[in-house]
Parts: sequence; C-alpha cells; structure tokens
Amino acid sequence: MTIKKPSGLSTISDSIFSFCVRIAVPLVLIAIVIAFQYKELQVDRAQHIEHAHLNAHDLGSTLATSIAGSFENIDLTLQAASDHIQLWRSVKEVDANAVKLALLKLQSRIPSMILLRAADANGHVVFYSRGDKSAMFNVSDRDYFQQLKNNVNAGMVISQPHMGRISNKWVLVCARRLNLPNGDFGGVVLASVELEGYINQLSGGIIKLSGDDVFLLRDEQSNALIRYAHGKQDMQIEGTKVSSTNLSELDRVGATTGSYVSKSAIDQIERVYYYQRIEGRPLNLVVGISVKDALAEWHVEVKKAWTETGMLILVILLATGLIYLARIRQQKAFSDLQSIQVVLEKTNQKLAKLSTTDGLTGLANRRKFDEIGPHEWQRALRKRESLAVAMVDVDFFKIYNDEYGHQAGDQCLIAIAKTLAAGLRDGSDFIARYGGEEFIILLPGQDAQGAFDVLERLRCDIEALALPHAGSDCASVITLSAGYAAMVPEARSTLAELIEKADQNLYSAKRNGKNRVLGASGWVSNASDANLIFGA
Ligand SMILES: Nc1nc2c(ncn2[C@@H]2O[C@H](COP(=O)(O)OP(=O)(O)OP(=O)(O)O)[C@@H](O)[C@H]2O)c(=O)[nH]1
Repeated sequence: MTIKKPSGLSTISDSIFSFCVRIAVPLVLIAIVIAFQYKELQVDRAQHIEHAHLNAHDLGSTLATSIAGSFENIDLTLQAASDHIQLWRSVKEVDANAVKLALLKLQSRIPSMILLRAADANGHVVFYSRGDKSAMFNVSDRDYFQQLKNNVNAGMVISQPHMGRISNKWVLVCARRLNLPNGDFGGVVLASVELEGYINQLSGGIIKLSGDDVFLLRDEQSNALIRYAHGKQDMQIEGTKVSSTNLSELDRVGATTGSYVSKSAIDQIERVYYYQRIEGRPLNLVVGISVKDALAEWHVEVKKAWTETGMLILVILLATGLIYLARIRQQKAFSDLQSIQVVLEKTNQKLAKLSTTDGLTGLANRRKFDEIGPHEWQRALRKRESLAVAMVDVDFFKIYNDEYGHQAGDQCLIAIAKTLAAGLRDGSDFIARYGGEEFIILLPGQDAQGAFDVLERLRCDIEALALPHAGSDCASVITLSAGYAAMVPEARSTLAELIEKADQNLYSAKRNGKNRVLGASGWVSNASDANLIFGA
C-alpha cells in the first residue's frame, strides 16, 4: 500500500507553498495593510491641513475687516479733529482747556488711542488732548510728518511702531495733513494708538490665536507693525522688515489674498498661512496656524491607527505562524507515515522471504517450489525446451541422527544444502528443500543426459565433503541418492507427473544401493508420457 501525499504536499508545490506561506503572503498582506493605512492617514492629514487653511482664512478675513474698520474710525476721528483745529486756528484766543476737552472727547471714541495732537507746519505741537506743553516734542523729524508735508493727497498715514516719547509705550501714530486756507501745508493732526491696547482690543474679541499661531500686520514696505505670537505681542520684530519667499511673491504680484504653508524664519515653526491686504490701507496681514497644533488631533488618530495596524499585523503573523506550524505538523505526520510504510514494506519483504525460505538451510522451501515449479513448466512449454526435475535424498540419515545427534544432523543438512546450491547454475537452476532430508531440483533446458551429469557431479560433491557417517551401509561418509526425469513439456503433460517420475527413480536409486543417480529406465506409462526422456 502506498501512502498518498495530502493534496498540496507535492515536492515542488511544497517549496512554493512554504515560501508563499512563510514570506510572500504575510508580507504582501502586511504591505497592503500598511499602504492602505498610510494612504488613509495622508488623506486625513490633508483634511486637517485644509481645515487649518479654512481657519486661517476665516480668522484672517475677520481680522482684516476689523482692522480696516478700526483704522477707518481713527481716520474719521482725525478728520473730525482737523475740522476742530481749522476752527481753532481761525480764532485768535483759544481756550486751551476747551481744546483739550474737545480732543479728549474725540480720542475717547477709540479705546486704544492715548493721545490726539496737532502740529504746525514746522512740527511744533500746538494742540493736544493730554499732558502739558513742555512735554510736547517737535514731530518734524517723524517719517509721517515728512510724508504728509510732501504729499497733498496722502490721506491717513500710519507710522512705524515706536516707543512713544510721552507715553513710554509702543505706539503707532496715525496722522493726516492739515492744509492752510490757500492749500499749503499747515501741519498735521496725529493720533497715538497704543499697540498693546489695540491688540488687546483685537484679541479680546477677534484674535483667537492659540499656542504657536501667529498674526502679523505689515505695511507695504514689509515692515511689521504688529506681530502677535505665542499669545502675546512680539515687540522684537515690530518695526523690522518681515518677509519670506511666499510673502515676497504675494507682494510682488499684488495679490489681495493668498495661502501657503511654510516654516517661519523667525521661530522655525511650520504654519499654514493666510495673507490678506487691508482694504483701503497700505497694510496687509498674515495669519499663521501652527501645523503642529492643527495636526495635534490627527497625531492622536495616527497613534491609534498604527496601534490598531500593529495589532492587525500581529494577528496576520500569528495566523501565518499557526498555518505554518500546522503545515509542518502535517508534513511530519506524512514523513512519519512514510517511514512506517518503509519499515512495513521491509518487514513484509522479510516475511514474504521467510514464508518462502527454509529456516534451517536458507534454501527456498516447498511453498516457493510450488510457485516456481509451474512457472518453469509453463516457460519450457512455451519455448518447447526440455525441463529436468530431480529428487535428492540423504542416505541413512535416520541412523546419522541417531548416532551423531539431531543437532549434528541439522549441521549436516546445512552443509549439504550449501554444497548443492553452490553446484547449480545461478539464475536458471532452482533448488528447494522438499521436506526432511529431501531436496528437489529444477534444471531448465536440461535433457536426461544433462540432468544426469549435473546430479552426478552434485553426488560427488557431497561425497567429497567427507562428513563421517559410521552407520552408513553404502559408504563411510555422508552420501545422497537422486532420481530424476526430464521432458519437453506438452499441454497434455503435467509437472506433477514429471515429479512423480523423478520420485520413482529416487526410490529405485535407494533400492539399488543408494549413493547413486538414477533416471527411470524404459518407463512408458501412457501416450502423454511418450516424450519423457529418462536417464540411464
Ligand atoms: N537432524 C535432522 N533430521 C531430520 C530433519 N528432517 C528429517 N530428519 C530426519 O531424517 C530422517 C529420515 O529418515 P528416513 O526417512 O527413514 O530415511 P533414511 O534414514 O535417510 O533412510 P534412507 O532414506 O532409506 O536412506 C528421520 O529420522 C528424520 O527425523 C531435520 O531437519 N534435521
């Protein structure tokens, strides 16, 4: 019986399967899971960045509107102050207290406005809302003064942020030109806007910047008027030029709005930026939402997603390991079965040999002869060749046993069997122990004469062994007698008949003195025996 290999365990598919199970399948699966998860997270990340862009846009445009409105209010206040000043100039004696009161009233419209003044064409402050005259400096050296002096249509000019000489606070000065009745330059009206207050005003209601977010208000020369970062006013940057590749490009093309992502050269923080010009003013603002803050939630999701992916990968690896282990167990069970099969086959072969072998002499036994005999008979019949059969028997063996013992008798039989086997032709002749001290020999291709020659030689070989046999009546050593018969088989004849003739001849040999070889002489029984050839 052959043990069938379980399906999928053939030698070639084994290695392919093993490779697939151990490396390719789990790797491909894991790669797919990772790629899928990575893609999902990237889409999610893009959405968070997009959301940050929207936030920056909303915040930026709200701030722009608010800033535009606040400067508009300041401008209107300055215009109202201009009207008053024109009036006061036309009057010879002006009550300083009344002027102060009127200016203070106008100033109070804007919470962050801390000073409202007017200077003459030489820059001397002539009207003021707070303080006394001694504290009023000449403002002719200020950039806004020069600008307004030289430009009739300048409108409201906003100064660079600077430390106020009176307030000792960071201020922006918003100024308008005063014209004389003939249109010549007649000085400026100027409002000092305290930056901290202004920013607080914005941050109190509008600026909802958190963490690393940033807000920047610049003039058209890229000077920072306000920078609000990390939850407070950044005074180190205010008044300095702030630009970047993206900002320069937006300035250059004159864009009204714009968005970009970049890393700040000031604090190295990556942000999503929104840029917008302030309507009606030579100003622009930039709002930056920290990418890190914008992605904080996403980072939590990433952690969770990769933890889940890791667990999934573990499950894949575990399942692969289990499949592989099961496969190994299956292969081991199969190889164990194969080993058992080999052992069984060998045992069967041994048993088969034992069942057809004589235990004492090692020659084939009678069962084997019953198998081989008919086979040789049929072959001779087919080939029309002669077949000789001989019966061989040890002489006076009972006496031998009696005299030398049964064990010596066994050894004697072993020696005889060995000598007889050695004297026969390998591959064609056949000998079997027929029973007791009797042997049967098949000599394919031998006629009577040939058979006689072989058997006579064997008889001499046994005699030559010179195994002492004191009780023998025919010699002093072990001898044997043989009877044989030979014929070319015919369909009408049988092997049993041939054996019977050989046995009869053995009987004759025994009766005629033993230690001899004899073929039946002149025996003709019936028509089927007509071609039997007998030895002399
Ligand atoms: N030691 C031994 N003796 C055996 C074995 N098989 C048969 N014998 C003995 O062989 C003897 C055969 O005796 P017989 O049949 O009377 O023949 P014989 O004594 O040889 O006389 P002849 O054949 O007339 O010469 C018996 O005593 C058997 O016990 C065997 O395997 N071993």
